[in-house]
Amino acid sequence: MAKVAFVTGGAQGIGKAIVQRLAKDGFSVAVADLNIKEATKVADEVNKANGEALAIKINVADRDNFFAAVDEAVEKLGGLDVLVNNAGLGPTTPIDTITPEQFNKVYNVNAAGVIWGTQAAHKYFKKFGKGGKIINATSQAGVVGNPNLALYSGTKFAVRGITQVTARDLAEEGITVNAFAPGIVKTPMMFDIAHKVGANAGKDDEWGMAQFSKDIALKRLAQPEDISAVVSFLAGPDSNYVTGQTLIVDGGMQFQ
Ligand SMILES: NC(=O)C1=CN([C@@H]2O[C@H](COP(=O)(O)OP(=O)(O)OC[C@H]3O[C@@H](n4cnc5c(N)ncnc54)[C@H](O)[C@@H]3O)[C@@H](O)[C@H]2O)C=CC1
Ligand SMILES: CC(=O)C(C)=O
Repeated sequence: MAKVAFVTGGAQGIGKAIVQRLAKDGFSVAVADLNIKEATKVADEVNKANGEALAIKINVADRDNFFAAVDEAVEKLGGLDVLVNNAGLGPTTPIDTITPEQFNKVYNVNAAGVIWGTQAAHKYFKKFGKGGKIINATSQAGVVGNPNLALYSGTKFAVRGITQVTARDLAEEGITVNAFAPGIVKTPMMFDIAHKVGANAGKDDEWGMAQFSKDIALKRLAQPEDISAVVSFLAGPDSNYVTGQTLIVDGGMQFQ
């Protein structure tokens, strides 16, 4: 029986690469995303390549919906072994522009969503009694505060704290909790940030991407597949004794 992974934000970017890599690793994968149309395309590609994937619509900020989505995955894929809390929002928010609505929206997705996913997965890890793995998306921006990203960086620092605490809370049940912290990865989220950096200078997105890389002192940019290789390690048997850790996956960060 194949192991089952539940990946949020699996419809594009890093999440899509994680789905494809875990399917290649032999997992049956739930491709959970707000964007069910694109999630279905990703799942169809996996199934056409003789893998097993199921697209599930989810809003990770909605606790009840998260539990229902995991219930559906367990029922249709036959279990749960790995949860990847990858979904996230990455708005550019100069400090004086942040509104209460924006604060609530970003924290409810990026931070609360990790808590709801952990609870929903723990329900089944407890029931099946085989342990489990929880893998959370933090960021280089959750290790170093990046310019104009107060909301986003705050949530990603929070994800690292949630990772460390839940790793302690769940260790005795054989559940590991770790985080991956990418640097700059060329995805729609990052292009949105780069676009704003470029537009502010009257330049294009590629210029904005290069400038943002300089602004946060990263030497190289990564592709989504570079990140999914790290998630594959964290989801696999070789990382059973790794927990509470943040694996930084960047292009050579220089800590200020
Ligand atoms: N792209 C980058 O350079 C970096 C990304 N990250 C993190 O990696 C993760 C993935 O990032 P990207 O692939 O770049 O993002 P992306 O914006 O390209 O894709 C995010 C996916 O999550 C989904 N999503 C958004 N809100 C959702 C919600 N409430 N419920 C369910 N699905 C939702 C979107 O529909 C989309 O498919 C995020 O947590 C991000 O913070 C961390 C460091 C760098
Ligand atoms: C958007 C993001 O995660 C960075 C590295 O700033």
